[in-house]
Amino acid sequence: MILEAVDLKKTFRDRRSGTVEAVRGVNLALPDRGEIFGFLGPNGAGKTTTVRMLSTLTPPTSGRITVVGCELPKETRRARERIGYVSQAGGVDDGMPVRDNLMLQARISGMGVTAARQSGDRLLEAFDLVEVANRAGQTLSGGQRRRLALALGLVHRPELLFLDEPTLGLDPTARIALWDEVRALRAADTTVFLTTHYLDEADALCDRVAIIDRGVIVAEGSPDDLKRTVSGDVVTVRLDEADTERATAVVGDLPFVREVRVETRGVRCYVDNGGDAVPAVLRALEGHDIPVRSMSVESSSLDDVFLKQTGRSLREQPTTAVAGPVAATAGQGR
Ligand SMILES: Nc1ncnc2c1ncn2[C@@H]1O[C@H](COP(=O)(O)OP(=O)(O)OP(=O)(O)O)[C@@H](O)[C@H]1O
Repeated sequence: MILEAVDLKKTFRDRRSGTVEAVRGVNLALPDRGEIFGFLGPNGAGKTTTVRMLSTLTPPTSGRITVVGCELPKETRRARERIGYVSQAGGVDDGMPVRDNLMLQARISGMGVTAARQSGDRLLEAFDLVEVANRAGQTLSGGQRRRLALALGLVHRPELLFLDEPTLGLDPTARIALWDEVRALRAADTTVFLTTHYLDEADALCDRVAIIDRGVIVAEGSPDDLKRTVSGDVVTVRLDEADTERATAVVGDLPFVREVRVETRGVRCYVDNGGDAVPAVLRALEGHDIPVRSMSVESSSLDDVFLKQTGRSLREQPTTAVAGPVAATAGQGR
């Protein structure tokens, strides 16, 4: 078992906001090496808090954690030698050259000088940072900085790497490049546990996903399995706002519509076959004199899974996140 968490809870007690139950009984099991596991959820769901507990940085209020064969908190030191953690802010020292950033991190993680240098050189090469190796951290582009943060998490060759929102704020090209880096890690048998609130990221990159909301896991499985739990296609009908309620009743009565969700100026119908459903939905609405502005058909997405479990959409969440506290890797002993 690479990672196991049983009934993990974290309650913050804060003078201003009172008691915050950030994580309320999370169970996780990652049995195999070389898996990309996604922890998906909206802002404030408890993703960072969970990852910080799993990576030894925050003690849980209660619950049991075993990572890479080490029981926490008893075997924290041994665990830190074998796991890596890259925070939302990354752990790049702005004033220090790229190569020295890597060297320092490797040394902090307990590596000897020669091994540290070798590992640093290998990562500079692997992450296309050779040309900027002697430049200070502050001169790097967003993509280079994120690659250096990833390299810092990997310099001590961990078996398990935690990435907190690895592609937050990256442009689409840099995002795809980072996905490729993460896939290469999996190919090299490293287990990657990443948090994200991007649905497409979880879908495209992860072998398995757990969806967390308000401190509890509401669904877990491969993206395909999860999507199969909501019926095949989603037909979205755009309407005048005044017609939405009547339209919900009309399409809700159609025998092939499994579920209807109301949206502002429209409805979403969950059906087996979108192609067959579109003309029938249109006929039914027109039969009740409800004008249809537009219609579209999509396969169900992870957002539909979230919607089904929570009644809310992940897409409607604000996407600007505040960078978390700076902690480059677990090896820093924070
Ligand atoms: N040190 C703290 N003291 C008090 N409350 C906290 C603390 N850290 C986190 N919280 C609260 O715990 C909850 C979960 O926060 P957490 O950062 O784990 O969520 P998240 O899913 O990672 O969100 P985001 O995507 O915005 O980073 C939030 O309500 C947050 O305000």
